[in-house]
Amino acid sequence: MAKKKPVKKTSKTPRVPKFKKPDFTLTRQHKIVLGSLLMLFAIALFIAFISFFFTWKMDQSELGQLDRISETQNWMQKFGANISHFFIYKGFGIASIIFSVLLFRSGLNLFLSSQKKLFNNWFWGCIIVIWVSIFSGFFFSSLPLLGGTIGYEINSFLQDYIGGIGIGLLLLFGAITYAVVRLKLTPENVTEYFKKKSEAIKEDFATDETIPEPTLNVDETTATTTPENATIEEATGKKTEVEKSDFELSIENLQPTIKNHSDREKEATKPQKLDTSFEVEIPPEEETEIEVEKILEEKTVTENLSDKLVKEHGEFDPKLELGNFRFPTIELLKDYTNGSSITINQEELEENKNQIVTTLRNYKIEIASIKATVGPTVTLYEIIPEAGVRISKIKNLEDDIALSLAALGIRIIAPMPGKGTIGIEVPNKKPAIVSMRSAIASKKFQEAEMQLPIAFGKTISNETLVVDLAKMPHLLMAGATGQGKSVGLNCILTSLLYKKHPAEVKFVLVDPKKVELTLFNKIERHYLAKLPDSEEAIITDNSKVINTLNSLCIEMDNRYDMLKNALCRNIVEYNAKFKARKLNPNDGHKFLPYIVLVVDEFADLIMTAGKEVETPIARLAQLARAIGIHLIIATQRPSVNVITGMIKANFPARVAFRVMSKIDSRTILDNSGADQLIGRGDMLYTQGNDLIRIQCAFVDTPEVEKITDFIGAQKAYPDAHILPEYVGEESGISLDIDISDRDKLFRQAAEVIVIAQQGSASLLQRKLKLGYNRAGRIIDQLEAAGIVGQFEGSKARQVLVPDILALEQLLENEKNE
Ligand SMILES: Nc1ncnc2c1ncn2[C@@H]1O[C@H](COP(=O)(O)OP(=O)(O)OP(=O)(O)O)[C@@H](O)[C@H]1O
Repeated sequence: MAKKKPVKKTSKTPRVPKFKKPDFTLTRQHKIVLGSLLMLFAIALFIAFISFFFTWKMDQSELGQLDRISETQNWMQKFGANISHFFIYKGFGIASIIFSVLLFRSGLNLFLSSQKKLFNNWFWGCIIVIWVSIFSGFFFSSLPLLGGTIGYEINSFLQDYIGGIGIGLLLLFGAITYAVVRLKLTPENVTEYFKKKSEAIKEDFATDETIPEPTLNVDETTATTTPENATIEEATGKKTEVEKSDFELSIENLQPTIKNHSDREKEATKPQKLDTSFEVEIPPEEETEIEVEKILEEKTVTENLSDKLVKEHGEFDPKLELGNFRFPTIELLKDYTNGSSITINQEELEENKNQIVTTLRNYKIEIASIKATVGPTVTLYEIIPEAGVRISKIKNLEDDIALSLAALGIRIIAPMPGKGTIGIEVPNKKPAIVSMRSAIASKKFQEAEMQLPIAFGKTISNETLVVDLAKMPHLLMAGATGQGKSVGLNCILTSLLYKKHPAEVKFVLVDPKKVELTLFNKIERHYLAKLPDSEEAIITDNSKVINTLNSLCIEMDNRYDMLKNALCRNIVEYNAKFKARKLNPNDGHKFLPYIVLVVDEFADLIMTAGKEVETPIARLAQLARAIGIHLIIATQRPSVNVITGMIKANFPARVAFRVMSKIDSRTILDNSGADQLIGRGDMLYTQGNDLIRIQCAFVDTPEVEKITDFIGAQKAYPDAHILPEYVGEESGISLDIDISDRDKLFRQAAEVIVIAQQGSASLLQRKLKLGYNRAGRIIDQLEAAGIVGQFEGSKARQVLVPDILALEQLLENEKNE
């Protein structure tokens, strides 16, 4: 019994599939049968189509008649005549043959069980059918059979709407699309292909010459496979064992089917190089396409990433955020000259000349020639004395000439640098105001290719003096009260507002007088920079200046780090690199605006804060030039305890308005002269060498107000430019914070700091998402708890607890105490 059971089972099992639901997946046999059917049907169609072109006229009367009596001439008889009529006559004309090809291809696919998807072939095949049909209908309209009814109809439809030229262009467009999308042809890879071809031919010639007996045995090559040998052979030209990669072998195996026997002889005489030229020529067509694509890909990979980014997105534009920002218009400025700028008073000129000549003659100084240049406030008389007159003699007559001309502010420049004359500056009786409008409108300013151009005013020869603050690189301004300092500062700021976009320059304004610069509050979110926790951008409180200056020092250090990482020497190089997208913002790089620090009443500041201010100012003055921080310091009292040696050494560019004494003039200019100015914007400017007398451009408060209103009304950044945080030293002192007063996040913050081993408020801000003030408070509490060390300027505080375990112990001990 036990033996019989398995026998029964085995006899039953073969039957089970018969009763199960049919399996629709095609077996290999099914595929062969179906594939052959399709191929044969395609051949039948092909034959029918071809014969249709010869027999269609004769068969026309027989169409649709399926009885056996009627006779048809088509090689495929009634079937052929009818189906051809349907496809060719009523359909697409000669293009219908393509259907038979597609059908054959599909059959072959099935027959060979190929995994290839033929959707693309059918899709593009249909497109070609339509294109050929229209093409034939258009160009062979006398042979309607070529285009078929569809070709004819589409053509006549298009003729009505776009005409013959339109159809021609449409067909051309179709052909281009096919070539580009389907055949992946681009002008580049076509030229590449021809280049390759010509190179291969050249190399053939070369190798033909070097190899006397090229005997390449195809059979031998198939035996081994190490690609290196093949390249050695190429390089040396010697005949060695030629070993090839799989890919090359597969190509070679294909050769006989394509080239066949006739080419054998030729083949044998050609060196192995020739095979590579076949890589492009030999089908299958899709493989050729892929190869072309690969070449393109390689190119893009080798391309510089920054170049690619610039190509895709263009250069980085720092102004983009305020892309619609409009610079203030010139109309906002007033024209004080009322049309007539400088009036030359001939009488006055003559009178002054005579006075100078007679005064000098009284001292037995004869003049060979005299020439006058009329400036806005002073006229320059240039004299050439007779030979043998000592220059110092004339220089000593300054007061005498002033007396005889009965005029204030006579200055003698002996000799005039680079001119070979002696200059005597005599104030005009009616000084002309140099309006800011004329300075801004001047060609010199408008076309100035400078980083921070400033139109100061007009020189004695009526030229607008435009200087670059970035080149100065810092400016010291002095002048007694009421002589034009504040106007001078406004003139500088206005110049920058007219030339620089808010993204390019930021001002840090210190105004202890509280009234001079308040107007600039309106442009806080455009142009001003401030400390993170401060309410007002313009600093009026002297104690806050120290924080700001230290913060600028931190900014300076940060910027130097950024420059170092970017391998740049200065801000211009850095920004250019950043714009060219060569610096990654994820590495902390950003576009750096210039920062201009303006301090009005510096003396006041030194009096109240002393060394605390002097040290960061000197540091900034010494180091900040390369990283785009520039200082402008103005003072009423140019005494030596205000303008110390350290400050003077770092401020080569100086402006002196009228001062009260020669000593003051020497303090500010290292030269006398400022005491002889006439005030009201009359100034001397030096950038380390010559003194230039300038009439400062005049810009009145209402004008500044109009400009700031104009800018202030425009879209701004969300906030003023934020400077790095600086926690003053005083915040670290006398910290005896009660444990119960601690922040809720104290413990969490302590853990963050201990894990990171970095005691900085900004770390807490980032990790715990805190505001600046709260993070600063927690840092103070951590210091009081002995977790972090004391404040160390720009550096992060030292963490005094080595790990979490020690922290827990410390906090536990605290509780127990
Ligand atoms: N460039 C100028 N052209 C014509 N007039 C000027 C010029 N600069 C200043 N003034 C005149 O001098 C006056 C005082 O100028 P300003 O307020 O700039 O002096 P200051 O040196 O800043 O004085 P203080 O130090 O007391 O503030 C102005 O109101 C103006 O009338």
